[in-house]
Amino acid sequence: MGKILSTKNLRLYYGKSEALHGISLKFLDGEITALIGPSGCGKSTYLRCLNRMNDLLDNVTITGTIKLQGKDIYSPKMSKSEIRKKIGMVFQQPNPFPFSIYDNVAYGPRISGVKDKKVLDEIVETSLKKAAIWDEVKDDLKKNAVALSGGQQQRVCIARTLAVNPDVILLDEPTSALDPISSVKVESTLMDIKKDYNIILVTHNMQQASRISDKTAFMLNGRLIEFDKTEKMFLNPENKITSDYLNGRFG
Ligand SMILES: Nc1ncnc2c1ncn2[C@@H]1O[C@H](COP(=O)(O)OP(=O)(O)OP(=O)(O)O)[C@@H](O)[C@H]1O
Repeated sequence: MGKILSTKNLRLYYGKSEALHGISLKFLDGEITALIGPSGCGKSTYLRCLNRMNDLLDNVTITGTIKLQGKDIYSPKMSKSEIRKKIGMVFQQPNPFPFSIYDNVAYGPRISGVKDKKVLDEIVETSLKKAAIWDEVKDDLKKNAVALSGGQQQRVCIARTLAVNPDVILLDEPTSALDPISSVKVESTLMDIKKDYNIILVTHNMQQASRISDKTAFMLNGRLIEFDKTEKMFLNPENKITSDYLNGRFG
């Protein structure tokens, strides 16, 4: 079975205020799904439910189900560390740890108990290669990751995520803090790796969604308005609200 992630009737409340009004979606292995919609529609809130990041906040209530390969990720049987390993996350601001490139990428595997230097070397190299940053850093793996450019930092963060061999990668506006050339590199990295992962990407950049995603989900005011193949959605959306949004008529 593929690494399918799905939500069913997912509702989220901040205190008494309902921010997500029952979202059902299915994300498939080998695909990039873009989440789009105007500011405040709930994209980040929804994304953060998918690896239980919202658990860190007080006063949040979640109902409905989220399943990874048929298993409820909110079940007490699932440990949070297991979920974070299987469902990795990359943020808007590149957030490498303030230590070497090597140690950034080796961080997750070390925490999971990998000690053998050869094995770690191999994981670091493979992950940096997959993230399309190896050639730029291979001669200087001891360099502090925070000294890299923003685009390089973001690809190191992607490598750090890949190093623990996740099933799903969540990305919250991963290129919005980057210059256009770095953004293109991150986009092509995502397209290169997508066959092996289930990738879910929040983006404000419509060109980016249409360039790299297979499916697109359009959200508005905490609701899912439309979900379809990206090409269909951009060329011929079912819903007039989707078409208005994609044509810049609001938001
Ligand atoms: N920690 C929080 N506590 C209370 N309300 C919150 C919290 N985080 C988000 N919200 C509210 O939930 C709604 C959805 O916000 P969210 O950040 O998920 O939207 P978004 O679509 O990701 O927006 P943006 O594109 O601007 O990042 C907004 O009304 C926001 O004010």
